[in-house]
Amino acid sequence: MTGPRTLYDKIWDDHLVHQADDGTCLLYIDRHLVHEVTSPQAFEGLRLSNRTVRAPEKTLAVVDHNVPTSPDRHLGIKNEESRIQVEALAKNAADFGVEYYSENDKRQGIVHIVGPEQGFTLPGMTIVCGDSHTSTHGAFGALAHGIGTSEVEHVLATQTLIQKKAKNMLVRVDGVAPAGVTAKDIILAVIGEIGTAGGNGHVIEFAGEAIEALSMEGRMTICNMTIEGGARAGLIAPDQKTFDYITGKPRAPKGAALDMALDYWKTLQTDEGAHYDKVVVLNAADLPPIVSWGSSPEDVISVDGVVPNPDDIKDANARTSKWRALEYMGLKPGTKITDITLDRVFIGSCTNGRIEDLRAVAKVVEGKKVASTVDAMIVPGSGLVKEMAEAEGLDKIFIDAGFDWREPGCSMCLAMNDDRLKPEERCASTSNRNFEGRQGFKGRTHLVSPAMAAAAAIAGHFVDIRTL
Ligand SMILES: CC(C)[C@H](C(=O)O)[C@@H](O)C(=O)O
Ligand code: SF4
Repeated sequence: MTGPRTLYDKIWDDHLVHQADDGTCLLYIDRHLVHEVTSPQAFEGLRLSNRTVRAPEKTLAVVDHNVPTSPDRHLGIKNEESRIQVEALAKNAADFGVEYYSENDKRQGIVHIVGPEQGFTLPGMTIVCGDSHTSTHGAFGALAHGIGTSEVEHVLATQTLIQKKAKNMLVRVDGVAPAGVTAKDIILAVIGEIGTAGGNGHVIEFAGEAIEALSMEGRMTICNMTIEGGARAGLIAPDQKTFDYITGKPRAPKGAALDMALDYWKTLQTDEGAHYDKVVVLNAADLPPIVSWGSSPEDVISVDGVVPNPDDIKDANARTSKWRALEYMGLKPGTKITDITLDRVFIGSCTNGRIEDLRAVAKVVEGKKVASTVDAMIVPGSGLVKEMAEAEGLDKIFIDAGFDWREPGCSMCLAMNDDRLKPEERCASTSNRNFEGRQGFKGRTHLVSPAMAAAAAIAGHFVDIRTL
C-alpha cells in the first residue's frame, strides 16, 4: 500500500505473497510455535498426504498445557490422556525434524513465554501458533496470530497462511500509571472499556506514554490479553527496550546480522498521519488496581469498588447474562471487593508467569505467611524463569511464606492438567480467562495482577495494594 502506514500495514505488506481479487491473501509466516493440544491432527494430516514440514528451522514445539507441575513429574505423566498428548508431540517433532522441548528440558515452559525467551520471537515477524494467546508476541512488534488446527497443518506444510487483512485500531494509554497499577490492570481496564467484542475485526496497536514506560514483560501481558478484547492481534512498536531484551537471546541474530536486523526493526513504527479505523484513549493516571467480578474478562471493577448491580444495565440480554455471572460467582451486588474471601491463589500463566511477575509477588509476601484459609501456588512460566527465580532466592521466600512452588506449565490457568479448582472454590488468579469452568468445574476465578494476587493470599481476601 502507499501513503503513511501503520505498523500493522508495514508487517502485512512485507509478508504478502499473493492477494486475490476478493481480498484473500497469502501471508508468509516467519515463525511457527507448536504445542501438544492443537497439533496432533495437523501432523496426522501431513502423514496422510505424504508431506513434510516445509521449514523445520522456523518451527519450535513445546509441551505446556497437559504437563503436570508437581515436583515428581520426571517420573512420568500419570494422567493417561495427558501422557498420550505429550508423547504424540514428542513423536511428531522427532518424525518431522522439529526442535522440541520436553517437560524435562529446562527450556520448556508455556509456549508464549518460551518464544521470546529463546529469541525465536523477533520484531517485524509474522508468528503463528495454534493458540489464541499467540497475541503475546505482538509485544515485540511482531504480527502474531492464533490459528486453528487445519491452519497449523497448512503452515507446517507451506509456511504460509491464508488471511484477510484486519482493520487498524489504536489503543493509546497516556500518562503515568500510579504505584500499584500494573500492565495487568491496564489491559483489564482496556477490556472493561471496549468489551470483549470491542476489538473484533481489528489488530490493536498499543501506544502512549504508559505503554512505552512498560518493560518488555509488561508489554507481553498487555498483548497477551488483546485477544480477550476480541482483536485478532495486538502490537507494540519495538524500541530500545525491545532491542536490549532480544540481544544475547539464544536464537536472536548476532554480530553483523544483528546490526542489519536493528536497521530494519527501527523502521517498524507507525508513520505520522497513518489511518486507524478506531481509536480508544485511556489515561493511566486514572486507573486503580482491578479485580474481575464475573465470568468474562470485561467484568472488571476497581479494588476499592463494590460488586455491581446488573439491574442497572438497560439491555435485557446483558442484564440477564450478568445476573447469571453473579450467581455463578456466588456474589451479591453491593459487596465490597475487599470483603471477598478466597480459597485459592494461582500465580502463573502466559499472562503473568515471568520473572518480573514473580519478583513483584516476592516483594509483597517476603517475611509474611499465606492465610491459613488459602491454598496458594506459584507456577513459573518456564524452566528458565524457575531457574532465575531460584538463583535470586525467590523460591525460598515463597516456600517460607507457605506457597507451593511448582514446575513450569499452563497449570491452573485452564483445567487441562492436575491443577484445578474444586466446585465453588474461589480463586484470585493472574491468568487471563475467567469463563465458567475455566479453572475447574464450577470454579470461581477473579483475574488480578501478581501483586494483587500475592496480597490476597496473605490477607485471605482482596486488598487494595495501594494501601500496603
Ligand atoms: C488449548 C488452547 C487451544 C487454548 C487457546 O487457544 O488459547 C488455551 O491455551 C487457552 O488459553 O484457552
Ligand atoms: S497459560 Fe493459559 S492462556 Fe496461556 S497458553 Fe496456557 S492455557 Fe492458554
